[in-house]
Amino acid sequence: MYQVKTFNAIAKSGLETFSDDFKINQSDDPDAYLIRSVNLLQEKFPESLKTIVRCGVGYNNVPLDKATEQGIAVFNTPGSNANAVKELVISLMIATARNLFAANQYSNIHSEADISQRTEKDKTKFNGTELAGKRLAVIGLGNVGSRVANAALALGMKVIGYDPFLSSNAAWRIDNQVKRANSIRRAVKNADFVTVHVPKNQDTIGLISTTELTAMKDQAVLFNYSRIGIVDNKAVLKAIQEGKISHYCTDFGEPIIADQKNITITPHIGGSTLEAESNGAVQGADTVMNYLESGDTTNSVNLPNMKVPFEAPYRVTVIHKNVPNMVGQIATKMADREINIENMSNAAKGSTAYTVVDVNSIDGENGQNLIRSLNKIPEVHRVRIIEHQ
Ligand SMILES: NC(=O)c1ccc[n+]([C@@H]2O[C@H](COP(=O)([O-])OP(=O)(O)OC[C@H]3O[C@@H](n4cnc5c(N)ncnc54)[C@H](O)[C@@H]3O)[C@@H](O)[C@H]2O)c1
Ligand SMILES: O=C(O)[C@H](O)COP(=O)(O)O
Repeated sequence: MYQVKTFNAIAKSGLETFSDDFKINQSDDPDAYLIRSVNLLQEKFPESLKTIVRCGVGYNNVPLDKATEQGIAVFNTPGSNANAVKELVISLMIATARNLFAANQYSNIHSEADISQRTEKDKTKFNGTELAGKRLAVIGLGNVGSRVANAALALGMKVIGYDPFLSSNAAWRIDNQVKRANSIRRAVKNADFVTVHVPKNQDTIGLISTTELTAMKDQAVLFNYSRIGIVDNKAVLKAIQEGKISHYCTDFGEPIIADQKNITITPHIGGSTLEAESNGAVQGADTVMNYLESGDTTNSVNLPNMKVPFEAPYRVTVIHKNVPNMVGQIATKMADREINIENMSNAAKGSTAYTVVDVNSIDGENGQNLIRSLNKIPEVHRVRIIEHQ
């Protein structure tokens, strides 16, 4: 029986996905954490913990190096909430183009019983523009960015994208009418709307700051539905106050931008739809089960992604440093115990590697001895023996 500890609100459909071999509880010795945005950066992980699965996309709340060092596989659920973010960003583009926030405020502050005369006189103050024919720059063309780009094209916009690390899967999704820029500055130049959809990491903090804001078209509208810090809010506030940017919409509030004219803040609800939360939870539950029951690392963000058909009665998995002679040492330790290897696979991601060995037989005591002996190799982070279900 595997123990799964949940953090945040995980959709019921996901919790119901688990088979009877998984128990959802608040155990002190969980095999898995199923999380959303909970901040685990200072968390002390229990020794029992083998995997952390983030239902959703951004995993900047998980200390990847610490997890890897402790042999914990970390996963996310790519694409599970991309449509939800796309729809919110498109709705905000329309809302800003049509001055909906100011128009709503105006219409709500009059106490007259019949305000029709006044509104007919004043309504020109809220004249808007249409998205069709306008130019949108999309920074980051992954699951969210590609969908925003395609939807904007369908609304008649001209779209230019920037993503130097575009995966082939994402590239297939992008309409060929989306133009490619080779720098952020080129992408944002002449754009009426700029939206950012990149992960938060050392390279993307401050990705949009004074230089990029200066390069933007006067009166451009900017969206940050990625993470706090990717857009430099201090620089944006200045650009808003100087009239350079006409509106800024973000999912991540902080005091410096609170209660400011032409800044709209939503409370991190980009992925908060019934559909997206259910997608993430179901995908997350499947990921926990697959990893614990087969060692499958598809969608891991700290281990190489490996999906090896499990065709033998037992599987030994080893998470280790990516250094020479690890496969040799693992094979030797198995041979020392007369364990015959049926199939062996190895792959690396940066400084970490993963080795999967399928064997026909490994009795309990021999297995425990093997685990102890492999754990003595200093570069080994975690060894598991999984019995085929
Ligand atoms: N507001 C929300 O509720 C919400 C919901 C989903 C995702 N997000 C955030 O949005 C981010 C993007 O989500 P996604 O599903 O599209 O992720 P994704 O991994 O599918 O796509 C991210 C894209 O960014 C690109 N990229 C990375 N660094 C870049 C850089 N320096 N310049 C340009 N492009 C760069 C990558 O190549 C990739 O194509 C997530 O990491 C998460 O932080 C927020
Ligand atoms: O990165 C994500 O998937 C989003 O920011 C959603 O976060 P949430 O699961 O906390 O709503």
